[in-house]
Amino acid sequence: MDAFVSRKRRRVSGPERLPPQVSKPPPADESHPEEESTDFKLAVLASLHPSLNDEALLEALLVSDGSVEQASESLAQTWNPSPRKKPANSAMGYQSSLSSYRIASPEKGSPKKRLTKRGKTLFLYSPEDVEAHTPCSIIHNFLPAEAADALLLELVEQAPTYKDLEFQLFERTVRSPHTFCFYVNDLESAEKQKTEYIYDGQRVNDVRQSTPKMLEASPEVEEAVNREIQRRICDFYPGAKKLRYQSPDPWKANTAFVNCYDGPQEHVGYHADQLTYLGPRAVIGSLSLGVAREFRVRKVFAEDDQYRKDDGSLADAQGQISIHLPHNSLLIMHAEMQEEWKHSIAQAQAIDPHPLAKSKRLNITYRCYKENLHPKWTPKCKCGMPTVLRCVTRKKENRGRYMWMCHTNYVPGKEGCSFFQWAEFNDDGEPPWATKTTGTLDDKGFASVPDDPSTSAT
Ligand SMILES: O=C(O)CCC(=O)C(=O)O
Ligand SMILES: [Fe+2]
Repeated sequence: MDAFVSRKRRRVSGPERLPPQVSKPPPADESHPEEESTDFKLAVLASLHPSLNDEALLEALLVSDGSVEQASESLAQTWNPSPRKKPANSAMGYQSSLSSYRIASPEKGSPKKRLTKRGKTLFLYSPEDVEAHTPCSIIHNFLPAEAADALLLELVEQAPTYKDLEFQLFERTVRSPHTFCFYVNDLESAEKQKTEYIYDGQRVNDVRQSTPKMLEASPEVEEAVNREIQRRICDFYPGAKKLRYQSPDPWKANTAFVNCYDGPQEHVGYHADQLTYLGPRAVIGSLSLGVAREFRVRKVFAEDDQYRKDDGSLADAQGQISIHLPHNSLLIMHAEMQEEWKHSIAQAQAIDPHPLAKSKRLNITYRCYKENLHPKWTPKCKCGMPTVLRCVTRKKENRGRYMWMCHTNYVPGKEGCSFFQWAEFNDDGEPPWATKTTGTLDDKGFASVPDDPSTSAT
């Protein structure tokens, strides 16, 4: 999970702490080529008004002309002290089966008709609709039923030890809206994660070895992800053998974030996953277990796209798509997902309790970390810290370019520097210091690396 908030520095009194997989868009600083603050504002509002759904928050932000304070005040007047829930029939949702509208990919030449509308949610259920309208595939009933249940039970047992997040906001400490934990395949990798890797400028102490059932499911996830990558290329990029930045090696799961959402209010705001260790155009396999929840996605438009509103501000309120994630479904987020879309788990008005998980949804996001993006190789900022990898999404002239940036700004009590460097990758998604082509993966799923760390970019 990534940028669950972005921030505008002048509004925040202290840096917030975010989950390790969270990446924030760069601060609003002239030395940085991009700024994005709507998600941050929404995250602020979500923390101040946890009982309200994303649509209500967005609407309030829009009518308040982007002012968080004004939006918060008007929400308080409208919804507090006894927050009302939207009646079920007022949900801004529509449709379900869209197969008859199947959209050809841009490569096939026909313009893609946008089916989402500002302020509306388009609900998708079938795998055909999901893959036709989003950069995702979904496989229902993914694991054998007993294996899925056993995996769920293992995680339900661990979930009470997961941590939520606390971050500073307007001189208040705010709780994150769900809990999570970070897993890797073996104890040696866990130790490396704790001592060598940096997330938002800090080390992570709680890195665990994946549970036996997580490891058991891993080869099946890998097989499905690799199969779906190939199928998607065939169906949506006719004539292509491999996508830009795609590794020639098979996708391999060597890390996993497990998220727990206990009850309908727990959620995660709109974000894109941090690419620092995954690299460009990362593919992620996300297994849902327990209570069914809605996975919301929306496309990120460049600032000067046609979607700018009459008042000149960005049309962040473009419609969103909701993908239903039942127990034992595998959602694959494909190449363009993190760069061009944002995703979230929406608050629910109600949930159907699951017989084994009760009110909980457990979600495993299997990921493939690249050894060439280990922090020992990546550029260091002026603070001497390994930098964070981000993609420009808003500024049209640089949209799609990657950059290395300082993230010490986000460590409580520390001021960061203005380090910025464009990030380059070869066609296989490897950085320039990967001097030799990565032919094979080692037994931890990492690609081979150059021998000499002095070749790393500075
Ligand atoms: O819970 C989910 O399905 C999504 C979690 C997520 O976005 C993440 O871990 O980055
Ligand atoms: Fe995510």
